[in-house]
Amino acid sequence: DYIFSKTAQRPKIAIVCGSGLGGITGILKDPELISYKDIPNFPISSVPGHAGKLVFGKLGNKDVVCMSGRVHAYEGQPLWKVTFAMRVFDSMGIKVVILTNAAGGVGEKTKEGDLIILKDHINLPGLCGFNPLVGLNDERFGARFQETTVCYDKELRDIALKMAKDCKMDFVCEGVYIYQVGPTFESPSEVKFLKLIGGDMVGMSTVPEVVVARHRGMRCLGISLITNKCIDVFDSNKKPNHEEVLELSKQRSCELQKLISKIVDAISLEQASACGI
Ligand SMILES: O=P(O)(O)O[C@H]1O[C@H](CO)[C@@H](O)[C@H]1O
Ligand code: HPA
Repeated sequence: DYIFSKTAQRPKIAIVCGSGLGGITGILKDPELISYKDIPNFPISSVPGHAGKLVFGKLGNKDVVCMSGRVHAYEGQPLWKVTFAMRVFDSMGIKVVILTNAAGGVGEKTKEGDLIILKDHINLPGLCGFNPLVGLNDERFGARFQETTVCYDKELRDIALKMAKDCKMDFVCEGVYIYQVGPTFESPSEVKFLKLIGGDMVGMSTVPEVVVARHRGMRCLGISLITNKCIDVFDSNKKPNHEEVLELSKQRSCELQKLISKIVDAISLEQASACGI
C-alpha cells in the first residue's frame, strides 16, 4: 500500500540488481525513486554497491521496477527478510523477476566478464536446513512442499540467449549457480568441491529470492556476471575481494544493461498470464 501510494506506475516486471549492477536504473525513462528506509519493514543492505532504493520507470516500452540493492544472509538478516522483497513484488502484481548477481567462476566454462544465464542452481545451505520456506506454511501463499524442477523459466532463458546472439555477445551462455551463505570467499578445497558437484559459478545471493519467487508463482530469470575466477590452487598469491567484484561490475554494466533491455522488450506478458504463471 505504501509503495502504491507513492507511484502510479504498475509494472509487471521486476529487476534485482546485483553487486555494483544498479546502473540500469540510470537508463529508465520517467524514473520514480522510493528509498528502502521509507518502506515499512523493508530491509536495508549494508554492503557497498547496493544502493537501497526501488526505482520505477520505463525500460523501452515496458514499465519495470528495479531493486537497486539487496540484502544477504551474511549481513545477519534472517531469510524471511532476505526474501521479503519477493513477497512485496508478488503483492504488487509482478509476474516476472529478473535477478542479477556478481559471481565467482568455478569451472573451465566461465571466465571473467562472462554473463551466465542461470539454468539451475544448487541451494547448498537449503539442503542443510537453511531454506527461506522453513517454518509454518500458509497455504494461501504457496504449497508446503515446493518443487524446484524448473526455477529459471525456459522461455525467458531462450529469449536471453537469443537476444545475446542477436547482439553478438559471445560471452553469454547458460550455467549452474551454487549458493553459499558467505561472507567468506571459498577456500581452494571448497572450489574443487563446488566444481565436482556441478557448479559453474558461486555467489552469496539470488537462490533464496528465487525459491520464494517460485513459491509465489512468479517467473524468474537469473543472470550472473563472472567478476572473478575462484582460486582452486593452494598457496596462491591471488585473493578474491569485493573491490575487484565492483570494478568488474562497472566494466560490464553497459553490456548487462543492453542485454536486459532487449530481454524486457521481448518478454510477452500476455503469454505469461495466459499460462497462469
Ligand atoms: O550476489 P550479489 O548481491 O551480486 O553480490 C555478490 O558480491 C558479493 C561479494 O563480492 C557477495 O554479496 C556476492 O553474493
Ligand atoms: N564467491 C562468492 N561470491 C562471489 C564471488 C566469489 O568468488 N564473486 C562475486 N561474488
